[in-house]
Amino acid sequence: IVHIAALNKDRKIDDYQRIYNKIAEKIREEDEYDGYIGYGPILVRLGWHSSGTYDKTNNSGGSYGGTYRFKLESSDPSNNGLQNAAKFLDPIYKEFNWISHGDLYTLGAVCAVQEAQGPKIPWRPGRVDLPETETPANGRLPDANNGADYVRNFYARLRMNDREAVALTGAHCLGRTHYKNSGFDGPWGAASNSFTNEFFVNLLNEQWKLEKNKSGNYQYDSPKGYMMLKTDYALIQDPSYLKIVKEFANDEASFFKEFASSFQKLLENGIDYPKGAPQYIFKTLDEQDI
Ligand code: HEM
Ligand SMILES: CCN(CC)c1nc(N)c2ccccc2n1
Repeated sequence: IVHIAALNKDRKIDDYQRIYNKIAEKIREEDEYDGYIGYGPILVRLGWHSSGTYDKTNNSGGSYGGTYRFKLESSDPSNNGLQNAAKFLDPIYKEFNWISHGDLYTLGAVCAVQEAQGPKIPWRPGRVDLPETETPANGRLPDANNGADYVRNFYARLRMNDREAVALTGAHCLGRTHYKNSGFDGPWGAASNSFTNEFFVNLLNEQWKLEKNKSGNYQYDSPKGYMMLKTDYALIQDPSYLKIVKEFANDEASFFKEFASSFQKLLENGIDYPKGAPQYIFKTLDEQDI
């Protein structure tokens, strides 16, 4: 399968910056969502899940076709709760319906990371909506009840190495788990909507206790009310992952640098960009004094 980015001569950076600003202003405005966490984290998750169906063995899935918009994919149990992110983006798609769904979902995730004070994520337009027949089957997204070998194997399908895998998991600095969505719960107390390296600091500094929660899922809980999935905790059980966790816990800039390149790679997996395809780095609202 080959997906070539469509170059649209009529659209320039300010067209996309306008959409970025619309999303960013809506995140700022609707701040009460999910106990005042806001829509940032779930927009990041939508961009990640619409990209995480990619399979390098046949270059299928991924963000290009915007197939999350079809029932088969949006009703994947792994996507429970993401309807809220899709509903958030609906009015923006109606106003700017020249953009493809794949570009919108990934632009929303880039906007959410940057507006949470995270690193700048370079972004390239050109994804093209594919028909419903191209929707990948359920089951391509990861299952949290697993250890390091599973995590390494899963990320290999997305062409990600250990460093990229650890960096990407650092996005769990944002938001929380929701029992009704995934059968996991927490962290409790101050859930975060700022993009930092605290996920790695917590992994190393908290006391973790493996607990079976009421749904029969296992998760690691800490006395301070933090939690880790088994796939999170795997990052300190495996010696290669642990080394990288320590680097990112001690050097936030290094985490930011790796996250930016890994997240762009994740959002662009499966797409061939022609020579001269434009790449944009959007300004945050703060940088525009908005
Ligand atoms: C082995 C890989 C991964 C597993 C098993 C996993 C699993 C999960 C689970 C179970 C939740 C809770 C969903 C809910 O209950 O609402 C979650 C939330 C989240 N995930 Fe992951 N995840 C993985 C990788 C990633 C990656 C690569 C990113 C982004 C780069 C990411 C970003 C997020 C965000 C931002 C949330 C919070 C969403 C919210 O607050 O609504 N995750 N993840
Ligand atoms: C770093 C602690 N937090 C956010 C305050 C956290 N920790 C997690 N382990 C986590 C796992 C999946 C989704 C969100 C998550 N958030």
